[in-house]
Amino acid sequence: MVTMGQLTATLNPLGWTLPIIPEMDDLTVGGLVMGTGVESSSHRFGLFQHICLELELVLSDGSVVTCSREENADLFHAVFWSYGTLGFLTAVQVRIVPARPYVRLQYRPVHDRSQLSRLLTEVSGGPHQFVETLVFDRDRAVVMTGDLVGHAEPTAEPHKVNTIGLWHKPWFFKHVQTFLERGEDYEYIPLRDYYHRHTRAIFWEIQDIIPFGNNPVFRWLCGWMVPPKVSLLKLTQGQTIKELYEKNHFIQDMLVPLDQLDSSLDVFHREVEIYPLWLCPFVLPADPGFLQPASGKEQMYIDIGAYGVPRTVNFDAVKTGRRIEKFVISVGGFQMMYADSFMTREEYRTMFDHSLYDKVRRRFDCLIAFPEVYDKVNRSARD
Ligand SMILES: NC(=O)C1=CN([C@@H]2O[C@H](COP(=O)(O)OP(=O)(O)OC[C@H]3O[C@@H](n4cnc5c(N)ncnc54)[C@H](OP(=O)(O)O)[C@@H]3O)[C@@H](O)[C@H]2O)C=CC1
Ligand SMILES: CC(C)=CCC[C@@H](C)[C@H]1CC[C@H]2C3=C(CC[C@]12C)[C@@]1(C)CC[C@H](O)C[C@@H]1CC3
Repeated sequence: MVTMGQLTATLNPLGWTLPIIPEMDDLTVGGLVMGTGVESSSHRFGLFQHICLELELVLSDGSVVTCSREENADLFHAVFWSYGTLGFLTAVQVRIVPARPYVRLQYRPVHDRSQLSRLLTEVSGGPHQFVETLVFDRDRAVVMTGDLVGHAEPTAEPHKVNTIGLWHKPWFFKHVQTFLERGEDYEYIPLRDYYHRHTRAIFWEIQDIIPFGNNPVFRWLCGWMVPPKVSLLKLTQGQTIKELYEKNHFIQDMLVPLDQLDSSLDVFHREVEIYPLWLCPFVLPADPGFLQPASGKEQMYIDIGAYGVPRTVNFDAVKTGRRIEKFVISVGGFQMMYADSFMTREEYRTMFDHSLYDKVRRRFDCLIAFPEVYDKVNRSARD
């Protein structure tokens, strides 16, 4: 399947792009349809599923079907988050929108929590094309808003152009952190560099893999060799590293209603105290399927991504994970399923609305052909 890196490399020079480009080069269209994808334009366009127009699948009996909002609509809506348990995805028709060569990215440091939720709520409903926040500790964060621009502005202010994707540039999250001290400012970033800004540092996971990787000498001499491919890291980690990561590392994305941001940040701070945190608002329409907005109608949500080593002394992967999952269910939120999930089947069914999924599985003879999604994604089932 096609990757995000291939899509931006092909489409952007032609003046086109996808409305949502999940940021790591190697993410595939298939994985993002069957799982989910969220990015800094999601406050306007929703999740990756919301930019899909038509899907082609091979079903359990070998037949090939296409589905969309108009044709086989039940199947179309049930496919997202189904992780390949309804059929094999063979083609996707996805929306494209005009691109421009640069993003004007505004960095706005905030130094207190209430200011953070106020500003994020304001910009999530505002006119900017991109919205993303990195939280650096309990109270300090940098809210970023971006807009597509042509060549004129960067040409007029060449000192404001920052090609952040070059091998010798500082890791993006480290660069963002400097604005806490420097104060509010803006830069022009080439579009592809912006889209894939978290690739080189795998968000900030690279600092646990190559702790000296942001040293300027290392970057200039060896920066072109990193990052290692996530798929390679996954494939080559031995049992010991795997267990170390399982016990001492936390990788989760929780999607909660935006009005629950403050309480959610408190929970993450109390339970894992991992920083930076990734905050990415997205609009969730009330479409049929697994994800039903807590309010029953279109609602603004936010993805809270925590990747790293917990600093809390009583961290216990399973117990802590379960407490956070329960909190997320209690506020009408969702957990992304690429990471470990410890929910019981009942909790999983409370978090995700299975009514359409169950109906479609019966209709298309999936019960014997494919596992149920819980049995594929839950931690106890994976072991
Ligand atoms: N910004 C974001 O939103 C980010 C999202 N992610 C997550 O990472 C995952 C995407 O990673 P990626 O490596 O591309 O995907 P994966 O290969 O991890 O696939 C994810 C799931 O989709 C299934 N799948 C993939 N392609 C097909 C297909 N053609 N037909 C049927 N099922 C398919 C896989 O099934 P099987 O297990 O059988 O192979 C698997 O269950 C997503 O789940 C996403 O949520 C990760 C980073 C960033
Ligand atoms: C932005 C969203 C929604 C998600 C980003 C998630 C990523 C940060 C993780 C997805 C898979 C993770 C893996 C690792 C780091 C964090 C992710 C890229 C490892 C590379 C960490 C080191 C281990 O040895 C292998 C891991 C594979 C998966």
